[in-house]
Amino acid sequence: MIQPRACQEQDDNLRDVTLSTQRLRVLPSAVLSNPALESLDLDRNKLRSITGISKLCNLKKLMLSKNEIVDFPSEIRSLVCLEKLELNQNQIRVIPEGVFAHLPRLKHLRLNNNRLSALPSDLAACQGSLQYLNISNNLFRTFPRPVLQLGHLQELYVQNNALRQLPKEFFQGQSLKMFKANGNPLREPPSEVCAGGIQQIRNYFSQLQYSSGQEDKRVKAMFLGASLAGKSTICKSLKQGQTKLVPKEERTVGIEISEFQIEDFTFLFWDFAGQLEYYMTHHVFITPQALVILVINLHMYQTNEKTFKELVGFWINNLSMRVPNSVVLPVGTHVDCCEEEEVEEKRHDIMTKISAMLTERKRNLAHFINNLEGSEEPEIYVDQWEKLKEMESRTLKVLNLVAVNCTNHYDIRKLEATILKHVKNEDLFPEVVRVLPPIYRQVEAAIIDITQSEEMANHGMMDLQYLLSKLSQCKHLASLGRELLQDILRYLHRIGLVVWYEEIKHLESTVFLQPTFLITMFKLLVRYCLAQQLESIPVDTLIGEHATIRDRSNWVWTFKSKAMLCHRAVRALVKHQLSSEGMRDVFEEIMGYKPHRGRGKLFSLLEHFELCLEVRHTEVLNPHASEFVPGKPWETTRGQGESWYLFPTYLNQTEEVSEVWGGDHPEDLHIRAYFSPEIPEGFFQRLLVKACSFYSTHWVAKVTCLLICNGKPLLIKENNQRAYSYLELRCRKPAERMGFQVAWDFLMAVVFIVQKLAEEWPGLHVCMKSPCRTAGCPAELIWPDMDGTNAVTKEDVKTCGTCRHRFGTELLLPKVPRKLEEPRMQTSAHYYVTSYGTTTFGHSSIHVNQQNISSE
Ligand SMILES: Nc1nc2c(ncn2[C@@H]2O[C@H](COP(=O)(O)OP(=O)(O)OP(=O)(O)O)[C@@H](O)[C@H]2O)c(=O)[nH]1
Repeated sequence: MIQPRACQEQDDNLRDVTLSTQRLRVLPSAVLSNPALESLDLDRNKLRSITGISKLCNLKKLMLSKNEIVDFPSEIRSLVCLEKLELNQNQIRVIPEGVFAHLPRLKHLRLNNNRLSALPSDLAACQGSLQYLNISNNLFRTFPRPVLQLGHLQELYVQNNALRQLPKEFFQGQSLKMFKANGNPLREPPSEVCAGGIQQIRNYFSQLQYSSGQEDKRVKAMFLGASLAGKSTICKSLKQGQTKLVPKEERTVGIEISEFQIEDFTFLFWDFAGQLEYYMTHHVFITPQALVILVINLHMYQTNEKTFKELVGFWINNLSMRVPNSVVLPVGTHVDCCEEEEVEEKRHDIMTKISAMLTERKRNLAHFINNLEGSEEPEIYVDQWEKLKEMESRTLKVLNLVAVNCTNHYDIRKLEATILKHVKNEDLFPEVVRVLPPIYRQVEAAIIDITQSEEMANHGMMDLQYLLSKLSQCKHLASLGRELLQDILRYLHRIGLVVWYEEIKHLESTVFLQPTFLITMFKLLVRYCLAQQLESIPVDTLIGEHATIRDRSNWVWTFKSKAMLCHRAVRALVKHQLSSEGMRDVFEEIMGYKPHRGRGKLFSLLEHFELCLEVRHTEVLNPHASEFVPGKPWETTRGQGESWYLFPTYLNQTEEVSEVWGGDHPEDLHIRAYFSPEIPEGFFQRLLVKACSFYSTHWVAKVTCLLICNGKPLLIKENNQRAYSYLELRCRKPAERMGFQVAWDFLMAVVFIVQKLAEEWPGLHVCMKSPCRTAGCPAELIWPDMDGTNAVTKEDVKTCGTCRHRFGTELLLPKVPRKLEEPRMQTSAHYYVTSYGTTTFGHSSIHVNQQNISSE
C-alpha cells in the first residue's frame, strides 16, 4: 500500500505532509484525520477529486499539480487559511463562482496548463492578498477581467494563450514586477513590445494616450533553400516587380536583406546563402513568426530520396526543430527547363515526401509518448510527457508548392499574389497586424533616412547616444527620450529592421542600422576556404600586424590542425578581407583600436553566438605563474602571450582526443542523449564552446571532446546517423562508492548544458538513456524527469528488462546510495543550469563566466 513518506514518521502534530508521486487515486484517510495539517503536497498523483479535504481547515498550502482533475474541487472553499494553491497541469475547464470569495489570504495561485478560458469574478476577493498568478498554457482569448482588480499582484504569467490584446488599465498600478505573455497572437501591444518587459508596455500605452494607434502590417519572409535554387532571383524579382535574373557568379554571401511594399503590407526579405559554410550562423538569424519561402530548383530535383533530402528534407527538418510553428511556402523554380508533366510529377513527389516527413515526425512523437505512458512508472516521466505533448501540438504548416519560371514576369506576379493571399489569412498569420503608437513609425522612417543619407558610413554602425541626438534633430522627434528610443529600437531589432544586441556588454551602445553589415562581420570568419584566405594575407598586411611570413605559416598550420587562430592572425585576416572588399575603414571599429588589447566587436559577437572560444594555447611552462600560497587568493596569470580562439566548425581531426582518452572501457559510466529528428547543424560545435568554457582543461576534435574536471576525464562523442542520432557521454567507473557522486555531478553538468542548448530548438526532442551494462544487451534505461523535487528513483538496484541482470543504480543513473549511517537528506539533490553560466550541483552552485569560475 501507500507509503506516505512523511506520514510514516509522523507524530500527531505533523503539519507538513508530502505525498507526491504515489499514484494516489483518493486521499488517504490518515491525511484527512489530521486537522492540524498546514501543508499538503499531492503533486504527480492520479487524483480526480479530493473529497474530504474540507476537513483540513488549517491548511495553508495545497499542491495538486500534475493530477487528473477535470472538475474544479469546490471543497477548496472551506480552506479559508489557504495561502498557496497549485492546480497546474490538470484538465480543468471551468472554475465555479463562490470559491475564491472564501480565500481572502490566498497569495499564490497556479492554474497553468489546464483548459481554462475564463476566471470567476470572485477572484477579485483575493485582491488584498494575491501576489502570484499563473494562467499560462490555457485557452484564454481575452484578458480575464477579474485580474484587473488584483491590485497587489506582483507576478502574472499568461504565456501560450490566444490573447490578442492586453488592457492598459492593468499596467497602470506599480505593484507588478514580472509579466510574461509570449506565445499569444498579440496585436496590442505586439509581442515584440511585450518582450521588452513591463516598463516598455507601460511606455507603449502611455504613448497611445497622446495619439491613437496605427496598424502596421509587416511580414518577415525568409528565403531558404540549397545553393543556386533561385532564392536571390525570386527575392529581387518580387522586390522590383519584374523579372530580375541574377547571374550565376553573383552568389549570395551570408544573408541579404531588403524591404519593400506589396499593397499595404511591408515585407522584409531575408535571403539566406545556400552554401553549407553559412549554416553555422542560421541559429542567429532564422527566427519564428516568419513566412518561410523554401526555394527548390525543379530542374535539379530528381524524384529520389537523395535529392529530396538535400534540396528539401534538410530544410524541413531544420525548420521543424528550430521554428516549429512556421508557415512554409515551397516554391519550385526553373520550370522553363522542365517538361510540363515533369513539373507536375516533381511537385507531387515533393509534397508527398514532405507530408510523409511530417507524418513520420508525428508518429515518432506519438511513439515516444506511448513509451512513457506504457512504462511501469509513468508518473516519473510527467515533465518529458508534457514536453512531448507540447511538441506534438506544434507543426509546420506547409502550403502547396508554387511552380515558377523566374524568367517570366507573369509567374512572378502569380507568386506575389499567392504570398499576399497567404499573409492575409489570419489563421496562418495572426500576428501580421500590429497596433503601434505613431512615434514608432516616425522613428523608423527617420532611421531609414539616416541610413540613406550621405554622411552615413558604409558599415551603418552608430553610437546609441549619437543616434538619439540625430533623431532629436527631426522636427516631430524633438521630445524623444533615451528610454523611448530604446523601446523602439528593441522593437525594430525584434522585427529585424535594425540590430541592437543590448545584452552583449561590449555592444550595448552600438546600433547596427544596417543588419547586412553584421552579416558581413560574421562572414569574415565564418566562411568557405578560410585556410586559403589565411595563406593569401599579403606581406604588407603582415608587417602592419607585426607578423612575419613564418608566423603566417604557423597560423595556417595551427588552423588546419587545431582550428585555432591567434589574435594577430584574426586581425591580419580581417584586415586583408576588409581591404579586398573595399571596407578597410571599418577595421578598427570592429577589431578594436590597439593590437593585443581590447577584443573588438567582432569577438563579442562570435563569442555571444558561440561560434568561437578563447582558449589557452601554451606549449611551454610559464615562469611568470604566480605562486600558490595556502590561505591566500590565487590568481591565474593572464596576458601571457596572445589570446587564441578555437573555431570548432573548422575542426577536422579526431585522433588527439582518442589518444588522451585511451579508448572506451566496458566498465565506464555511459549515457546517451538521443536527438529526434537529428542533431541540428552546428549543435555539437556550440556544445563544445559552452562545455569548454566551463572546463578549461579540454581536448577537442571534430566529433569528440574530452573535458577534465578534478583530474577526471569525461568524453563526449557525436553520432549523427539518420534515425539514430545521439551524443554519448562517458566517465571512468569510480574506484570507490562515494566517487560516484563526483562522476555523476560531472556528467549531469554536461547533460544540463546539452539540455539548455537544446531549448533553442523548440521542436527538438532530446531523451537521456543509459545503455544496459551487459555486453551485447540492446536494452536502454530512459532517465526519469530531473525536476529537482523528486529523488531520481527509489530503488538502489535496477534489473534490466531484457537480460535480467541486476545492477547498482549508481552504475546507470545519477543516484548515489547513501552510506548506512548517513541521515536522510531533507531534499533530494538537484541540478540545473539557470543561465549561460550558472550550474547547480546539489546544494551549491558555481557561476562560470567564460573561464573564470567562482563559487557562490
Ligand atoms: N532558367 C531559369 N533560371 C533561373 C530561374 N531561377 C533562377 N535562375 C537562375 O539560376 C541561377 C541561380 O539563381 P540564384 O537566385 O542566384 O540562386 P540562389 O538560390 O540565390 O543561390 P545562392 O546564392 O548560392 O544561395 C541564376 O543564374 C539565375 O539566373 C528560373 O526559374 N529559370
